[in-house]
Amino acid sequence: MEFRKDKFEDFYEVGEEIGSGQFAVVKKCKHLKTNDEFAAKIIKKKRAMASRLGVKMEDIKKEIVILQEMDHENVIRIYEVFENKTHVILVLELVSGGELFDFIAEKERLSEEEASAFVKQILLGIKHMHSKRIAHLDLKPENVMLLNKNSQNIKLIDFGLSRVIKQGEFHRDMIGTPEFVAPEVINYDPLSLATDMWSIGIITYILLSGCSPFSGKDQQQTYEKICQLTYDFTSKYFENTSDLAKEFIGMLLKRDPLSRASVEECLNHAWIQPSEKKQSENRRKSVINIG
Ligand SMILES: Nc1cc2c(nn1)-c1ccccc1CC2
Repeated sequence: MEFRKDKFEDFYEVGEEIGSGQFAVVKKCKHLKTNDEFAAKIIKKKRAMASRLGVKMEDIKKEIVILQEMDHENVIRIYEVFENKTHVILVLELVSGGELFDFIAEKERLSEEEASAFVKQILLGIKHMHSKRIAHLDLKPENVMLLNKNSQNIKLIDFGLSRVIKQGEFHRDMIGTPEFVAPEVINYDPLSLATDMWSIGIITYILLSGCSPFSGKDQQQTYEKICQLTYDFTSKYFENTSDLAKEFIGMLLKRDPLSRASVEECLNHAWIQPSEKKQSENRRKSVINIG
């Protein structure tokens, strides 16, 4: 796999920083010929084998191959890749609405309709990934970006930990962010597409309550809580939450990956699919607006 060796700045004007990862910084950039705007994810290459800084070329290539395989409106698009001595630069679709994480922080909590609409789009993006046997493995509100400030459209980003999970083959990897990892990650048990479904349960819990179900005073306590599955809906924030929403979360926060709901089962769940009543209500409203 070869990347463009031209100087990135000869083709793009680099703008403000809009995000960052562990060894990456993401900046707005503008294509000089077309004036189109993109996001440039600038990843530092690992210099020497022993170095702890930077990303191995094989891992950068894994993220690129996965991004190139994606073709869905809820998954960030990749356009081209530049490489120089020290960095690899991914030219990505620009999303400028900020992280879902910040959106929740500002709003404290979301209505069930808002939360359900976000979760549905995350499920559609994950359905596309899982249909290609790709697991994201680092799903968290920071990796869900809003297309723009006032839109509900979201895009999944950061496939640095994503893996192709071949049928019947399981991966064992200690990866992901403590608060969002499934029990199998902590116990070094096989990871699978179901590992993403656990994280969607965590994200849904946070969208509805602003609280993170298993976060502890330190990583050790968080891991203990995840493995003991000590979570509940007693927080005052769940007083008005529907049983349907709690049932949806409950079918994802299951220890056994095989008993967790699949992405299709989630998309067919009543909390995601508005009930016939609500749909006819929406149709009636839209008729009145036209009328
Ligand atoms: N680790 C990250 C972090 C980010 C992004 N990608 N990877 C990103 C991708 C496209 C548009 C905007 C961003 C900013 C955050």
